[in-house]
Amino acid sequence: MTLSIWRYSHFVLALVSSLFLLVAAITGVILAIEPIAHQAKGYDVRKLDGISLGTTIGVVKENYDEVFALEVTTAGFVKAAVLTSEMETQDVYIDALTGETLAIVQERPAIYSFATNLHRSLFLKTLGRVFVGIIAFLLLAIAVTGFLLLIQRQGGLRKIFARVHKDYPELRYHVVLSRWFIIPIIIIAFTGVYLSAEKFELIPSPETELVEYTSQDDAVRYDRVTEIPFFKETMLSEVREVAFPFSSDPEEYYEIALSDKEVYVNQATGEIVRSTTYPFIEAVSKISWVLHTGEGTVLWSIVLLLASISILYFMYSGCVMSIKRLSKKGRTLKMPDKDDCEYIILVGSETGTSHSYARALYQDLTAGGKNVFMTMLNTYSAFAKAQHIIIFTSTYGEGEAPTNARKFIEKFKTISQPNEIAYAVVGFGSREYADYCKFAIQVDGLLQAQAGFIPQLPLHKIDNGDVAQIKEWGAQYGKRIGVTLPLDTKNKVKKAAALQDFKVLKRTQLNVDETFIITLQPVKKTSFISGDLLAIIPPDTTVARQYSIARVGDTIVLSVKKHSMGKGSSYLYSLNEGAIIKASIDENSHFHLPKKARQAVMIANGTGIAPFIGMLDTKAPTEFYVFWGSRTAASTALYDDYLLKKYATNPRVHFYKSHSREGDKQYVQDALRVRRDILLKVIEDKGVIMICGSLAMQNDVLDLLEETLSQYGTTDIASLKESGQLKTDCY
Ligand SMILES: Cc1cc2nc3c(=O)[nH]c(=O)nc-3n(C[C@H](O)[C@H](O)[C@H](O)COP(=O)(O)O)c2cc1C
Repeated sequence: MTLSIWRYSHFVLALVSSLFLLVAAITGVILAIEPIAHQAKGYDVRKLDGISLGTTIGVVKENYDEVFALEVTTAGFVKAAVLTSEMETQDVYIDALTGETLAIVQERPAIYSFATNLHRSLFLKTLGRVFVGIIAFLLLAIAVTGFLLLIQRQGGLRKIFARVHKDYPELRYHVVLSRWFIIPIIIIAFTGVYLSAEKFELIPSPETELVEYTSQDDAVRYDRVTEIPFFKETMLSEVREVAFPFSSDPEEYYEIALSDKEVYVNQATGEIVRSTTYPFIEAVSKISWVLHTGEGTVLWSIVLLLASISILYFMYSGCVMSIKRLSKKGRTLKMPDKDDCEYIILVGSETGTSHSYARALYQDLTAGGKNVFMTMLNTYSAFAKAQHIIIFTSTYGEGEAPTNARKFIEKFKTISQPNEIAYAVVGFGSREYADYCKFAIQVDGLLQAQAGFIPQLPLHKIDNGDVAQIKEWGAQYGKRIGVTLPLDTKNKVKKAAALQDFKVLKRTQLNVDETFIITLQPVKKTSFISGDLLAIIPPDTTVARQYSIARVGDTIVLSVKKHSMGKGSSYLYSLNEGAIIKASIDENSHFHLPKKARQAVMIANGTGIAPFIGMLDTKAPTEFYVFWGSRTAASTALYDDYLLKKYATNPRVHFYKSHSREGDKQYVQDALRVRRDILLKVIEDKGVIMICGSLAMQNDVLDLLEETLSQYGTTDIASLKESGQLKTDCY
């Protein structure tokens, strides 16, 4: 909430002030160049703290018939207003030690005068100055809110210079540049506000302190200014301006502006006759001026120049970011607060079927005027106003919960709802599995047994995402609550894949773990990729068994564990080279290696390595980190030709093997625990994490991932799943 307030303010402020800010930033860039170009002239030939005012006055008087004034500029140049031999008044830069003329002071280039006027007042005089003051204030507000957003994004003030998460370039460089220039921009804006306030006399200026001194009659009179102690002791570095006396009349004084005061000095005795100390506010004004203009300090001028350029970049990148954010907003659900909703939809989905129907339900209920909140089963909590809970969940593995629902049962037992709840559970599953909709059945049972939970409809099961079945439920439930629920989704109805012939090219013997590798080739040309499933119906059975495919060249490589009672594995093991079998390829797009992934962590145990054998066989420059757990070293020897030997010299493929029954007795999650840095790096670099193997292993790995992300990460499992950075295919 706080984050969105800051982001919203940052955006609105930037939008309102954008045009003026653009003018101020461009002119700021030009004006920042001026002190750099000026300093580059190099008339600061002497160190001013080693030359006395007396010396300079002496030499300049020797060189010119008449001198009216001296000025020590912020650039360290000494400027004199003199009368030349042609009786012309002229401003010249001089060598403070010799009085020699270094150059005639040129008129300020027109571009800088133009830029100054535009920068200060937009050529609108007082009104323009007011505008500019307001813009400076807005810039200050933008910079401060931006700073807060930066701290939030980087995870705290101390982590401001920590690694920036990879994102699209505009966002990434918005963050990178703001780390360097946010403070200079705050300084520019603050001093801009200050200078404007000062211009409009909004800053109280205290009276200056004037002290008059009476001169001593017996004071020593000197012939030469160089001999007068005051002039001998005052170094040029303390001097800002000197106005020379018009004549030798003792009533005519040197009027000298020093860094902290103004003094009138008797030209013959060196006595100070009058002194005016500047108030503190004067020093603040001076510092503000230097900080805002960079006058006299090349280094700061360069910082100001870069900061002004960065403001232009922030305006561009901020525009791109806002457009992206707004277009994304249109695509995502804008949900009310969970505690304001009467209807709660809880989802458990592995491959998105239940989720897409849940979204349709959300939209239908919302269109029917209900206040609805939708979340994952894992994020179950107490809902202040909830009266209806609808659960859409699939079943995975062997009758188990999908990843985003695996914590539900545990949480449900500890959380109580404030109101009585009317509930309905819809189970998504497949009759092909022995444990048809088992998880939904378990959830329904749990709710039934819970006091305060009243079933609104009995458990409804959906076989293979059947549209007619879900619509039927929609009609029944809609009737109960008086809302039409068409539950239309854009889900394509999956056609049952056609059976085709596959030839057995090779089948190995069983290894120590009773697993074998079988290589098949489609008889007719067919398209498939690693991660898809090969479905076979063993003789004398009606239910298909699916095996994860590794595509190696044009062949299908399956890694199978032979179960003594397993009809599918026994059938495959009975096949000899040359045999032809009927099977179909089921596309399993949720477990494909993303084409764009430049880094992938592949986590497997046992035969779960199968799809990865094929995914590694790519020409793409992906960096692979393969964590593979097996019981013993001997368990993996069977795969050496496909893995260790094949990629032995490939620097892109890194293997981390763990054995649970020998050596260190490590499980795959133990090996991952010590290489958490790899997980974090791959997530940060927008790579993918893929898990294939037993559900028990998957759960342990997800626990580790969750723990790792909560300690060091900037995201969570749900977001990784949503963005496709975490893919699981376990059984
Ligand atoms: C590896 C795997 C295991 C599955 N296990 C079961 C199961 O035990 N029981 C079941 O009814 N359905 C099982 N299914 C089928 C899914 O539950 C079904 O396809 C469901 O529509 C998926 O919904 P989702 O995309 O929302 O996760 C399994 C599917 C796969 C790919």
